[in-house]
Amino acid sequence: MINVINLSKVIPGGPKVLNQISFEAYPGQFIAIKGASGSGKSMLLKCLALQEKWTSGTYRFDGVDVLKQGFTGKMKVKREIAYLEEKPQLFQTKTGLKNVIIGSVTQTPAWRRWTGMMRNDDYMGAMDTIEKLGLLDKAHQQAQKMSGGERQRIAIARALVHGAKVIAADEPVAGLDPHTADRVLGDLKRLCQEQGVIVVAVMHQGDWAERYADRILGLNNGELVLDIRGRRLTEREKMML
Ligand SMILES: Nc1ncnc2c1ncn2[C@@H]1O[C@H](COP(=O)(O)OP(=O)(O)OP(=O)(O)O)[C@@H](O)[C@H]1O
Repeated sequence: MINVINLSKVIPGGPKVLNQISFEAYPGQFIAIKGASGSGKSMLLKCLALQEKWTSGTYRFDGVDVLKQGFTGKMKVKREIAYLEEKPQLFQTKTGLKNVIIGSVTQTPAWRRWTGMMRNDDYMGAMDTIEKLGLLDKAHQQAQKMSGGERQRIAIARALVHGAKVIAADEPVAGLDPHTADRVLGDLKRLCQEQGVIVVAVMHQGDWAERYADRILGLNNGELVLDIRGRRLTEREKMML
């Protein structure tokens, strides 16, 4: 479970971009974050994934007081909360399988990234996850030859194989055609339902949030102004974002 209490973020020498944000998230929830450009959506995700420092607030993850942890404790949390960028950073010349096994910069020690060494159980675990995401035919294809949707799903597989319990995804379907976007969001939804993963995704465009999320958090000017569960946004609520 995630518990965010009074998260504020001030850019040093700059503006306050998040102001006293509080919410909790339970295993299996798919949470969408909506808000106008500049409202703080990406910053909120980065703070959740410890990619940005919190200025103030309390962050509990499975009962652990995250901000009070030392370097090793924070690295453990970083492995469990995977941050997915809009355009996932993959090793272009490596295959889907190698990308999944090697992991991302925050999830894997540097020597494993550079040597690309695989153990047999790494291989089996990675192939299982790749199969679950319907990507078996891409396992041996170089990342640079994959479509945007395939790259997103390889990044999701990579996060899961490295122990992610939370996926913080920044506009995971931006730039994808509707069919591919459905595939990516359908995969994320299934991970919530079947494996109890928490997904927190910025989904500003279109009605994706309403179709896939159990809950919509609305940001306006760095403040949490909406927390809607199990229904669509009203026209008035849409106007607030
Ligand atoms: N490093 C930084 N230095 C100064 N201001 C920043 C920095 N990072 C973010 N901001 C500001 O913080 C605010 C929130 O940025 P953020 O990227 O979270 O917005 P967003 O809601 O994700 O926007 P968009 O939908 O356009 O991606 C913006 O006003 C942005 O200019």
